[in-house]
Amino acid sequence: MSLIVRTTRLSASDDLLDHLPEDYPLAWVRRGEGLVAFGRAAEIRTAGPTRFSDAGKWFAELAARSEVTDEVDEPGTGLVAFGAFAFADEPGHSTLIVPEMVIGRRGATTWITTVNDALQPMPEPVAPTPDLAWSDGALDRETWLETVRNAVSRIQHGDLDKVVLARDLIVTTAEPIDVRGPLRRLAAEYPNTWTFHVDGLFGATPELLVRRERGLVTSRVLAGTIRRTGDDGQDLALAAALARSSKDLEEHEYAVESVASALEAHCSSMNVPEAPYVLHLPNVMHLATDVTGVAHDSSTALELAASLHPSAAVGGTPTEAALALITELEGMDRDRYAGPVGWIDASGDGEWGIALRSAQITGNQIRLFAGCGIVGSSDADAEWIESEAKFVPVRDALGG
Ligand SMILES: C=C(O[C@H]1C=CC=C(C(=O)O)[C@@H]1O)C(=O)O
Repeated sequence: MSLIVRTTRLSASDDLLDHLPEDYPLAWVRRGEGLVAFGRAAEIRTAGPTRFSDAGKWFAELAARSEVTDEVDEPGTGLVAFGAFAFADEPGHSTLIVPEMVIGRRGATTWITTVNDALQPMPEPVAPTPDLAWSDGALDRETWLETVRNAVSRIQHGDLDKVVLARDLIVTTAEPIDVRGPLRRLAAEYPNTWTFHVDGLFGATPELLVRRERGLVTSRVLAGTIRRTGDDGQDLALAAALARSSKDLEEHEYAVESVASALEAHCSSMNVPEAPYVLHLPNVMHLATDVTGVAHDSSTALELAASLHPSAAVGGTPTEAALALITELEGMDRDRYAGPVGWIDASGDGEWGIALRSAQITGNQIRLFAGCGIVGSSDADAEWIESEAKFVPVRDALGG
């Protein structure tokens, strides 16, 4: 298959999300910039340990065969694919999709990319959210608390240093949901995050696994969390407590170390700040570190994402022991939760977030996910409260 791809400037300043039709919408937006897209001109589904490399090879071969006219020449113009990758090697399916049309914005520049001269459909009005029925996911509260206590004792016993344990919630809807409503609410309420939708996986992630932009590589590492109260004075005191909390600083250090050591193989001139800052979101605050570097090889954004995944923000330390414990204890399939989600262009630039504060829509069912980093000094009840706070963005966006 070969594609005819054209990117031209567009004079538009409206909300990117307003362009999305109900069928096959794709999105990666933050503060009014980013990419929205729809349709499937080409797609590959991959699985297993080679899911990233198989998808990357397919995209590179497609790019080599395609005829591209690009009058904008920015990261995200020309041939672009959106992707969502399974957390684990097994089970789970990953996807990389070349849309029929992409509308993008970066600063004051807006563009449109068409594939095989696709025409833009008129976006229909967003359907109201149907009635929702909520239920427990794989583990109920008591079982999950027991699981966290079990993990803490394994860490104290010296089996590993850190593990991230997640839980899910199930929503059943009377009819399939129009994801554009939740996407608009997430983008409006969580401007510090990347609002995304790829193949039923949607959310607003505050964590950027990797961005590659003309050789500059950036990663926003998050780990260590405190719930916000809504009272500014109290939240400020909590932010100060978070910045001093040895439990959270330990959790954070493992995550930064995992990202910095994976990027070191591909980058020079790396900057890894010595101390984290506190990232404020409407529902929680996180310890955050922005790691940057200059790529000294030709690794694409997707290859960098593959080498960083799973960081200790979603797996643990050491990685293999943490993944084995997740499989043993969590009792559920993470599917694409906590996997890389984002986009790539034909020059290798792209942005991949970690699919957190997210949910997967499958027909009339929606599965929400939230996880917490566990170290030797973690308290199970506090982790439960933290996981509840992490459900808030998607729960509110669904109107639950
Ligand atoms: C695993 C999640 O969050 C990660 C990212 C930020 C803070 C985290 C924490 O404090 O546990 C987690 O490592 C999630 O939101 O599901």
